[in-house]
Amino acid sequence: MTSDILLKYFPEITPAQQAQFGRLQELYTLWNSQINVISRKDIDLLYERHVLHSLGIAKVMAFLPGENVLDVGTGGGFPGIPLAMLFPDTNFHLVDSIGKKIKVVNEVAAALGLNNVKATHARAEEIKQQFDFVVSRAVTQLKDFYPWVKGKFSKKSNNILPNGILYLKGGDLTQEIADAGLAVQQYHLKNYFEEEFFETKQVIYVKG
Ligand SMILES: C[S@@+](CC[C@H](N)C(=O)[O-])C[C@H]1O[C@@H](n2cnc3c(N)ncnc32)[C@H](O)[C@@H]1O
Repeated sequence: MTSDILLKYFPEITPAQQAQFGRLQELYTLWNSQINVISRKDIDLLYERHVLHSLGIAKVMAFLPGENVLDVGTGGGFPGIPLAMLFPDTNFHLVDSIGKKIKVVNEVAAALGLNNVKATHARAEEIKQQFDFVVSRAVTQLKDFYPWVKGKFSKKSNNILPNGILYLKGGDLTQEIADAGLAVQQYHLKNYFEEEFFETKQVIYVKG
């Protein structure tokens, strides 16, 4: 599979961005062989299951130039790296509590020349900055996640939704949402992407 699937859903991607996205397969194949950040069976499906999935957040929210976005538990850089590539004028701070994963993020960002990415080896709870949005995928249940990031949102909102969390989730979320006791907006990725992988995938929005 090639990065062409991205153009199918994001035709506005420039040739320079397209070339940058095209390099991800080689970079992640190299780094994943040393430090496991993507399930090995998934590496051939990188563009669908990791890159396009990350960009699902962009179908809900177009980040603005100068906005600050925190990616909590980024692992090897998902969803933060693909979003930083799509929104080069937005600042992305990627954090993970495992240092070697942050090494992969730094290596990939440096190889791609992404100067809007900062990566920190830290627990989300330790980050003191303020952000417009927090993004995440596959880290923990919403009821545990929300307290980590509560209080990290800038007071002034400038985008189409107030500052808040955009979390990639899959499966039946009824119980998880009830347990969190939060007002949640759900966006189904099957409404944007036709591949079967997205059938049960959602972006969940929670106001900060
Ligand atoms: C299943 S991985 C998902 C990685 C990435 N978001 C993805 O979807 O490919 C979960 C990651 O969350 C990180 N993590 C868990 N709790 C964390 C915390 N409190 N602060 C920062 N990172 C955390 C773990 O180290 C791990 O890399």
